[in-house]
Amino acid sequence: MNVFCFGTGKAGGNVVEQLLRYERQLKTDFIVGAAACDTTAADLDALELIPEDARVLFGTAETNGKGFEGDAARGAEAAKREHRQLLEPTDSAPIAASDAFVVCAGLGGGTGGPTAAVIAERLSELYDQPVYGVASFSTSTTDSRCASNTLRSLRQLVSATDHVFGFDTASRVKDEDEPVSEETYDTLDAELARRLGTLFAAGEVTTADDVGASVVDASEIMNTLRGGGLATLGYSERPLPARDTSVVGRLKRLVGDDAESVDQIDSQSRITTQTREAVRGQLTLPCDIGTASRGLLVITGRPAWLNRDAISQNQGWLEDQTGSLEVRNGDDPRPDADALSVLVVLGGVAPPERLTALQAVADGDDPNDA
Ligand SMILES: Nc1nc2c(ncn2[C@@H]2O[C@H](COP(=O)(O)OP(=O)(O)OP(=O)(O)O)[C@@H](O)[C@H]2O)c(=O)[nH]1
Repeated sequence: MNVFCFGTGKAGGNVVEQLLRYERQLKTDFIVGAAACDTTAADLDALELIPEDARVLFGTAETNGKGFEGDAARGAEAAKREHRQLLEPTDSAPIAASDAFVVCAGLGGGTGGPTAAVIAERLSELYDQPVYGVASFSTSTTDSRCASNTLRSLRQLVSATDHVFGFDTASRVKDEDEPVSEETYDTLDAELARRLGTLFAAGEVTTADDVGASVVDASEIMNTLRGGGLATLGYSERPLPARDTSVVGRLKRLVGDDAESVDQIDSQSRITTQTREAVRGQLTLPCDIGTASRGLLVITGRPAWLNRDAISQNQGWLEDQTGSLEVRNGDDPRPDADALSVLVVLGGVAPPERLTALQAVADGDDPNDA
């Protein structure tokens, strides 16, 4: 699925940078364009991969390029007032080649959340492609302004988009009240980018040999995300046995005999183990998966390991776990892959406990009272 990405605020810009990094690492091409919009000049300057002419500094009259420091009401005003400027990076971009827009933001601050909602609204008015949000919740769970910014921005983003991928960063840091280092943010954002990138890269078939028995295409992803709401992503990646590097093995590949012989029981059990690991391990948004209205299972790896029977069986298992009969599946064959990965997308999940807890903090309750 080809996407045009916006990153708003510092966190949003960082997520888009990590997505671009993942795209490079995978040697694939699913990002048709990337832009960043921020009110803090230094955060835009720190970006490395988003092109300079696609970085928009706005709100300068109020902030002098220093950001809104958590004041989301002023951030929203500036984004609404300067909405034309925010969309300028799309002017010269090949928007027709994009299947969807992706707008990424961290929600606790004054710029990212409100700006993402304004951009998403404008994109929906102007274009037919779906608009997906990526919402990274604040790592702080005790600051009431952060909590109310997160809740308000999330509500706005859900109503302005076709679906929002939630990322509960606080569930991944040891101490939610300790300041988070840039290194930790990079690790968290790279983890999110790997999951989103696996989803978007699926179906971006590059050679005829890559065509799987059931490749995931953009419409499968769109159908899974149809209806709006909040989505969570589960993921498991494990190395595959190395390919035959003997002279005979390499010779065979040189003459086009690329078939890898794989033990079917091994491939089956890997897919089953990793699907359970993806769902039972850390979801980007820990939640009750029984509330999901739709799901998608994507298996990526060398073609010989993509066992169709195992993929169908695990699709059935996911249907049982979610109670949804709308679980799709597909594979993404990558002849050079050295790992097998399983991505699970669960869409339309009920608001997770984290949001209830943030509501209590926003309302002024002491989270330690319970
Ligand atoms: N995932 C991620 N989260 C971040 C990062 N930096 C900050 N955050 C979190 O995201 C929330 C928003 O912070 P920023 O993105 O810096 O804020 P902003 O949207 O630029 O808004 P202002 O600085 O208030 O103008 C904060 O509550 C932090 O917890 C980052 O690099 N990655």
